[in-house]
Amino acid sequence: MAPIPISSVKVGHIDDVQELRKTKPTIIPDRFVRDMAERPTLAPAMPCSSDIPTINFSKLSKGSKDELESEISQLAAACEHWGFFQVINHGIDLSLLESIEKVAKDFFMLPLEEKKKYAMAPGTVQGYGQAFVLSEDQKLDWCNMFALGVEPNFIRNPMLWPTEPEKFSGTVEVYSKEVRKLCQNLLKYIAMGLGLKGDVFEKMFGETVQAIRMNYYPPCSRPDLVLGLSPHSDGSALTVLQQGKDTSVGLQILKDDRWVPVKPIPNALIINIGDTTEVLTNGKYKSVEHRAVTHKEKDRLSIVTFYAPSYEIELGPMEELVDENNPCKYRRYNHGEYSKHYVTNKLQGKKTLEFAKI
Ligand SMILES: COC(=O)C(/C=C/C1=C(C)CCCC1(C)C)=C/O[C@H]1C=C(C)C(=O)O1
Ligand SMILES: O=C(O)CCC(=O)C(=O)O
Ligand SMILES: [Fe+2]
Repeated sequence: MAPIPISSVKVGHIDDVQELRKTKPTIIPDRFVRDMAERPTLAPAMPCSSDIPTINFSKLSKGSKDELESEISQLAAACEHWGFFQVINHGIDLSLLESIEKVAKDFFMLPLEEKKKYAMAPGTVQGYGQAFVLSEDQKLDWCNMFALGVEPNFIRNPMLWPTEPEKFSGTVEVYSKEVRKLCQNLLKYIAMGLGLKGDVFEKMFGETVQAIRMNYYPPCSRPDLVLGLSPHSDGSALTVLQQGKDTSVGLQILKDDRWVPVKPIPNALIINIGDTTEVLTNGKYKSVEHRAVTHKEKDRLSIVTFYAPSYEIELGPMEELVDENNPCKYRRYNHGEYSKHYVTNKLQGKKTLEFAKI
């Protein structure tokens, strides 16, 4: 997927938020201050009541027949009513979750000059910086990102894989393989929950695309004025999100027109349905808008994997999910075209998905 020409993207000066934070500004630069309507409602101090569903992966992978059936229906309900769920007992070594968190944190703590060696070029989404900034007047997120294309090999830019921290690249490789297996398995159970053959997505997706993005949100003296990450839905089929162990609550999802904070479960992984699954299921499973907010004193780290079909495939709603009561809501398109459309537009709720709507 060719990036859009760098010369045509004028993004203006983008402050690095970690460097900004070092100066402890009492006045937040205007480019980070959101318009009134966009300003966040911050997570209440008390735990929230409406938590997203929890799926016990071990009941899917090694449960009895009854456990498997019951967990598949819970998974189906989570996909249909929430689009977000937390997976416990996912089978990925906790030491690997710790290692990826450590290398990610160590990377963000490197001096700016070192991180700039891997700078994200304007109009592209890989490397260190702020993605999805496409104009000089666009508001900025209170976040530093580091993103890498992982699979297939041709989406990789080897120049962007850091040599420091020493274990960074090796850990990303091992972690990505494990997360990939989890995505493949979850898609199998999602297919079964839809009454389809378990291998339907695997067969359809071809050479799948996988990318990793690390988001670091430093504390912000005015969390009421800024957003850590703009509201968006993910373009992927599935997204896997790991939150740093001791990091503050920050992820919010839009549920029934209200922003609901996601309370992390230690060692769980958060999964969300992406735009691609919304299209394939003809809207039965929707990609849900989400955003990140910041905290006055605490920083936050998230490690996000996007798992998607090959750029080569053409997709649209699966025929089993279209009938006279559920007329076809999306057109057929090439997934590479959608990826290009996704990464060349700013994050703006579910606007990107209009590309596919009939
Ligand atoms: C919020 O979403 C993203 O940052 C994102 C970016 C993904 C990518 C990279 C970081 C590197 C190269 C490829 C890719 C575009 C996957 C979301 O990815 C979604 C969007 C589409 C479309 C998709 O396939 O994954
Ligand atoms: O940091 C978070 O919790 C949200 C990250 C996210 O939504 C993304 O990277 O797409
Ligand atoms: Fe996201």
